[in-house]
Amino acid sequence: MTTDLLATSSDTWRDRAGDPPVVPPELDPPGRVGLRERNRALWQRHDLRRQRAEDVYAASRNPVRGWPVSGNRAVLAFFGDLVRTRKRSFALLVLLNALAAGSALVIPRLLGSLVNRVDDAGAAAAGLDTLALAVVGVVILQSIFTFGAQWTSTHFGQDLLASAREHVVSTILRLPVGRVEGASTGDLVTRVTRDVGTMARSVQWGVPRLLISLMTVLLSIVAMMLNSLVLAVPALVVFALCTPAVRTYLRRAPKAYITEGATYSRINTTLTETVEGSRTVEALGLSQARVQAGSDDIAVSAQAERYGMTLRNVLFAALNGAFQVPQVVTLVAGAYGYSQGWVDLGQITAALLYVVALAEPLDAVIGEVDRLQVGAASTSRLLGIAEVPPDREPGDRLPDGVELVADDLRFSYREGHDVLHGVDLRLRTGERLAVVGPSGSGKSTLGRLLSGINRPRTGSARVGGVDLVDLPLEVLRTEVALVTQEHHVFIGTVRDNVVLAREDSPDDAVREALAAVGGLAWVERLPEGLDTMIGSGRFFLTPAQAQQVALARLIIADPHTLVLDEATSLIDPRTARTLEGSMNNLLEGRTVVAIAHRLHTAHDADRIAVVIDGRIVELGSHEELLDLDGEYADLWHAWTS
Ligand SMILES: Nc1ncnc2c1ncn2[C@@H]1O[C@H](COP(=O)(O)OP(=O)(O)OP(=O)(O)O)[C@@H](O)[C@H]1O
Repeated sequence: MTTDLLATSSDTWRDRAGDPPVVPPELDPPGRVGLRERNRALWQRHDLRRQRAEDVYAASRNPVRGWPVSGNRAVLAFFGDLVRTRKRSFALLVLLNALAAGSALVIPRLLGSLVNRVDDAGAAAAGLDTLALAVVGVVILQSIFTFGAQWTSTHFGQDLLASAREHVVSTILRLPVGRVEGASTGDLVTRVTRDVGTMARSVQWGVPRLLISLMTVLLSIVAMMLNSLVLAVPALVVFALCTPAVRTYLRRAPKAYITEGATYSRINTTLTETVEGSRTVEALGLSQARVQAGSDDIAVSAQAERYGMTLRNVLFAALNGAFQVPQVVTLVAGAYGYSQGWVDLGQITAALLYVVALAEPLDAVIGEVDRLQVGAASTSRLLGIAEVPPDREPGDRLPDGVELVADDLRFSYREGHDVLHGVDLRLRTGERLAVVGPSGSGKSTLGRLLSGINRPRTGSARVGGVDLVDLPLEVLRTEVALVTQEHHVFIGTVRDNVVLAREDSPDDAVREALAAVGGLAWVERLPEGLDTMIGSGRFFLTPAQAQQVALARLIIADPHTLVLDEATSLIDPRTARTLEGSMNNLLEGRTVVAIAHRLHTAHDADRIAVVIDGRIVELGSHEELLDLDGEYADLWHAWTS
């Protein structure tokens, strides 16, 4: 039997998809031909969606195309660790649940004795009161234990959940920037939103409820056997007959739920792309195509969900039967056993009550196992993030000096396609170096390598003799920092946004940094000055203001080397010149690499590196390069003419 994603347990989906429904000729009047064609088209579409769901699953398991998904072992080890570190509360949880379940199981036995007393006409009146009182007493005890068990379970679940969330956040924060940028945004967003939520629900509710239900089932079985082995066997045999259905479900469910998660990632990726590229979509009239792409993703996702639902339905149908049959079997076995004198009426009553009472926890076990399967699939996707290989292993060595030296840098975004071809560069401490060159020549890539964002394929970029990518991130950022055209404003006050790298900075330092980039005047005009809330949905900053906040943030971070990747491009030329002018004072004493389109930046720089096709072809001052009459001179004449 295949475990094909969209085949049901009997493979009917695949068969049906391959062979459109056959209508016998005598029932096929001319009017039905259209219907048959429509059915055929429907099955073909279904087949296509099934194939695409398979592709989504395959892509989600391919570490080159998608982010990793952990295996079952990693998920079990993760939950095992969470539980192991909470041994005491886990033990209390088990004890209270055992007491609650155990006391519940005494009740059928007491009721059985009550029936025997009533049956035994002579002694009827004598023991009835005591037995009835005992039942009431046990019910009260059971309520107390149940309350305690629920309370402990909730706290245990919440504690587990908090740790799980912390784990996810810290894992994501340690991801290399290069890897995050290379990932599909939709996938990452889906993992940290939907998957965290699903994992959270299964950890908080699924784990404790499964424990409670499992314990109740196990103790019920023990109680049934203690009550009467003869009456317990038929029910146990029926339950045992259900194991193939459960095993089939358990074998197939992980794939189904991982595929569901991957299809949600697809939906989010398409949606994010559409929103991020909305201008292009509008300009090229792509709305209809984007809507269609979204609909296709949803159709594939619905197909994956249908498969999961079919698995659940088949399982629940099998188990529902299994819950009803034991009651009849126990009654028949009881009647026969009673006629043979093997069991008394009390035992039959107790056995029937146990079987009836067993249905609920068994149902809960199956329900929670399903919930945990969904949670486990989400957890494997979340733990998969931790399997993203780090692009650096920080060492212990700290830089001895501030000189930045690049040696034979080669780098490729795609294997076999280098965009830098052996760049050598020795920065002079405190100099302003402008990097110029045609679009796509590799200027930004060089900037990323010089600021330690990416690891070169070969060669090295070292500061004070230590490879940038061998430095811990917090050390790296105080050595060299990259400021790009993207300036994210985080939700928070202006102050919060400026002091990100050094949270204990005093307000005077914040104002000084803002003043240095020409941003203090508008900040002071804000309703609450430094305390004004900015960021998504709050006070709106113009791109130029956002850029000033970002630059002020860098001044507070205080690295000795700055790589400015067209940092002033979003500001109009006059403001840009002002900003650069005010920055000049502050940048004094720092080494600055300015990657620029506008050649006036180059004109002001101490040296200029001209990058063409991933190589530095000219390096020198403005005057030297003009005298050279090469690439730079051409660019300069074109710019000034
Ligand atoms: N994330 C990426 N994935 C794949 N290729 C990339 C990526 N970023 C840049 N490239 C390619 O690498 C080459 C160098 O790009 P880079 O951005 O470094 O050039 P640039 O000189 O800064 O260009 P521009 O001035 O237009 O920003 C280009 O061919 C570009 O298409």
